[in-house]
Amino acid sequence: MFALIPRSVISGLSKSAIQGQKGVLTETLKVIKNEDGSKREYHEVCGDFLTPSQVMGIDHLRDPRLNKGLAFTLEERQALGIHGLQPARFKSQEEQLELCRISIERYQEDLNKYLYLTELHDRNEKLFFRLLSENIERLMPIVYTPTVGLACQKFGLIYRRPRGLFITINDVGHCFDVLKNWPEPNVRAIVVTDGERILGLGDLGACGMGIPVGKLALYTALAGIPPHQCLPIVLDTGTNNEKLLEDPLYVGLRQKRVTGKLYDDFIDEFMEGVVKRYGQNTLIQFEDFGNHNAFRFLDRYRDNYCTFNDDIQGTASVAVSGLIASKRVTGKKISDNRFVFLGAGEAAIGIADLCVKAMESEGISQEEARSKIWMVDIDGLLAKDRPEGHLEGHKAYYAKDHAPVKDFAQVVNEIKPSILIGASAAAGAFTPEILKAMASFNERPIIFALSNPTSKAECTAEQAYVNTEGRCIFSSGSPFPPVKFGDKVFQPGQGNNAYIFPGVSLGVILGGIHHIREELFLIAAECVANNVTEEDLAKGSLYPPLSVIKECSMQIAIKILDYAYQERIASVYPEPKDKRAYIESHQYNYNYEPSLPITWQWPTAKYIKTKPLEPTKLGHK
Ligand SMILES: NC(=O)C1=CN([C@@H]2O[C@H](COP(=O)(O)OP(=O)(O)OC[C@H]3O[C@@H](n4cnc5c(N)ncnc54)[C@H](OP(=O)(O)O)[C@@H]3O)[C@@H](O)[C@H]2O)C=CC1
Ligand SMILES: CC(=O)C(=O)O
Ligand SMILES: [Mg+2]
Repeated sequence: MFALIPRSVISGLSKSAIQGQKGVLTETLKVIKNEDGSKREYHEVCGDFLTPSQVMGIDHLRDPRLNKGLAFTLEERQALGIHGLQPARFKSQEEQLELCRISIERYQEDLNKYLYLTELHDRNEKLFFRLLSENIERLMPIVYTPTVGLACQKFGLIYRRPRGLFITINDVGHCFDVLKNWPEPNVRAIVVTDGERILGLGDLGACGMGIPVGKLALYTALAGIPPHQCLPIVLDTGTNNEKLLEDPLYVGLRQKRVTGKLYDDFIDEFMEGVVKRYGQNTLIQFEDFGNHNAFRFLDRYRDNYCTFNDDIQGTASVAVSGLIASKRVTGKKISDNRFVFLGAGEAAIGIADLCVKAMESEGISQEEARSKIWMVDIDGLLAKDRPEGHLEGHKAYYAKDHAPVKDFAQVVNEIKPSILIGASAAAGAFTPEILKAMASFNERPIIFALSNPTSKAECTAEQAYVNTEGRCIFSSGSPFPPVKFGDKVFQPGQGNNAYIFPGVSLGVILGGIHHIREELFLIAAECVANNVTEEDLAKGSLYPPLSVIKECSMQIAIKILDYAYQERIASVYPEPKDKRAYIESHQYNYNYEPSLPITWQWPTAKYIKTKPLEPTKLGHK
């Protein structure tokens, strides 16, 4: 048997860690060149030896990818040199999961539950992902919105161990070098933020790292994308948050945000660096950038990179999915509705644009579709002649020939919409009066309070049901508990892009799709809507329960692959015959597997217990 072991692995091992192996390490270093010009060094090994990925001794326990806690068998403990480093007890993964559940429940505060899960993630990756994946309804609100928002706000306080890559504006000219420091060679997906608009909490600078980390945890838990293929990144260009700049616990660059050409060149350099390091098919998800940058970068990069903006496109998809499902309750087509939006930013404009596409597919013109959508931003109704000046970009599409109106309630009362959508982070803006007005215009008003986290929602689920006599169809960005109204218990759905981005990314990665077309988000919306049962609708939800979100991701990925091969935008050939099986074969397995190398000769029990292990002839120090 002959193998190459990366030098980085060998140099981390002590002699005692490799004792007992029959293999011989030679001093010979083989140098292999990567595509990007960097080099990898390998030790040549001959004889029966551990596979290259094996790490021995205490390092095996300390590596979260390899650690199985007390699930290592006696043979594994012996062979890996960890015998005696743990108590005698053996515990299956199931028993460990039970302990995790008990441990989490002992914490009263959600932030402490978040910290427990972070520590588990750092300690035992498979256990973390199995726990999260099998308890998604219970744990998604902890690793994701709303608790992740609090974790970002307290980031400086709770920061313990590094996760993800921080590239700062001081690294201009060296983005690629910083990317090279990331230890994983096979990254397929990056979630990147510059921290300027973290949920509805505003500019949190480098503390925004919690968001890429949380989103990528869902890549694995909800779509099975292997964790080593996922890379969370913060581009730290400063912060304009005065409180953070003065906070001694702040861990980012202590300076105002860089803007203009320097900032743009930095983002360009980052994008180029990613392609140079990981290839042109690396998916780059933009997350929680400020509004003024989000649209620009989407337009600039969408045809040149494999990229999408989750806040614009993912959110649009989940909202349209809810509207597709709502047809089964109201009996109306999407184009039969009149919309009022509170907010005209990334989420709201994204939703409006995709609604227009959906209405066009129902047979009306783009102009007519846009005429049905009324939007309100911080200055009031998007009206052509409002005193604040000419409306630009996508806002202009929805500007109406109408006198300026500042008051949101006045807009609602005049337009009498059937659908009210909030994506403004203006907490409580859907007042009881506005909700009552919605109930007076419509038998079944649709009310989406999409702002995150919970503290920023335009109204609570309870307020929505109480003020519409239980007739509204409600969804929110962050979860609300069930609401009892009269003799009915409502379980509102969560209109959150988490239904969309894991599945879209799975399909894009496995199809080798170069550019992410808008159609993919309509496909995803339909997939999610198709999973809504009559029972879900009867409970008041336009979304399938979170417990089926993994199946939604799978179906989205399959449909995206179907589309990609049909449209010839896939680059992975041959086309898989059985797409589900193809996807499954690439998904992460969070169950423990045997930790011994295939070539390992199982010693007899007697040998393990009595015979001391012979030192191996090692050719390195
Ligand atoms: N449920 C989900 O999946 C998602 C939810 N969101 C949530 O949506 C919210 C907005 O995000 P995003 O669109 O990216 O942010 P943006 O900053 O891009 O947009 C916010 C919009 O709200 C407007 N606005 C702010 N305050 C008010 C107010 N008091 N009255 C009227 N309009 C107001 C802003 O006006 P102006 O344009 O004049 O500044 C802007 O148009 C956040 O809370 C975010 O967490 C976002 C993505 C996904
Ligand atoms: C969910 C999400 O992406 C946001 O609130 O920004
Ligand atoms: Mg976001």
